[in-house]
Amino acid sequence: MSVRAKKHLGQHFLKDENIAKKIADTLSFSGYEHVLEIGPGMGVLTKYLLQKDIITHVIEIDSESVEYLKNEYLKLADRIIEQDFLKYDLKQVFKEETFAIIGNFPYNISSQIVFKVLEMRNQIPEFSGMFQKEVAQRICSKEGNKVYGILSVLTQAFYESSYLFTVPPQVFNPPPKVDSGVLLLKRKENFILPCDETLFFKVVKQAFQQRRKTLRNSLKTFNLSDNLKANVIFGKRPEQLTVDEFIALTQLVGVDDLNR
Ligand SMILES: C[S@@+](CC[C@H](N)C(=O)[O-])C[C@H]1O[C@@H](n2cnc3c(N)ncnc32)[C@H](O)[C@@H]1O
Repeated sequence: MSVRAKKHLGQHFLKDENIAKKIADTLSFSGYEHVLEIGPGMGVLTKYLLQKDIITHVIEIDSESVEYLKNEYLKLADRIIEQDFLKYDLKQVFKEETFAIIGNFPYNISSQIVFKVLEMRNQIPEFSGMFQKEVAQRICSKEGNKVYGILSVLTQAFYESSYLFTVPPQVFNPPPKVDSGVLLLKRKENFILPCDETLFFKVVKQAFQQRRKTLRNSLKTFNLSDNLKANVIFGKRPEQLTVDEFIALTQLVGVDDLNR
């Protein structure tokens, strides 16, 4: 018995056991007791997680995959969450506990997965897995790079991000049209930003909405400080700013007009 791949769920099953093991080995499995795998499918990665000294949970939207997993991995049966990762409140399972996240992620929702991890960063010290190569590169890219954007800045503000390796299409069934890339995010020791964090998210998102414009133009709706340091930063375009400069920028803007 095997699961029929469904395109709308981004199902591309990994056939290569060595790569599955290599992905499972990217996490340190230390400093937390639980790991959550998103989208286990037929469990190619799950079986290596089950060999680790960690409590493995999986969340899978596809009932056919869930049936398969229940039959194949009896040890896992109580920790299969049949839900949409994006909609499910993970506090129901983890409460205030910390946990790592891993997966060969469905590409159609990969950015949303990262945003949800960022929202729950207090509980997620490590995150690793496979994305479409370009998305993995974007998350890890630095200022000045043409793919540097919202995902890069927000992720790197809280996590050390490393692009680990590239995976070619032919190791999947069915093969996707593009290469894949595996990355690792390790939460920074001090991940509390020295600025208003809600405002930081807003500033970064608004700055990149018009990436060709200077920040003075794209952040017009905010109450901008007027001093030398501010004027230097406001004269730049968002893709030129380091993560630390975005934090400094957030310290220099007031509440936006919409919130006054
Ligand atoms: C790229 S496949 C990977 C499957 C398996 N881990 C592997 O490596 O062969 C992505 C998996 O994510 C599941 N999935 C898609 N959308 C999901 C969602 N919103 N929540 C949870 N799982 C989802 C799919 O059903 C599929 O099993």
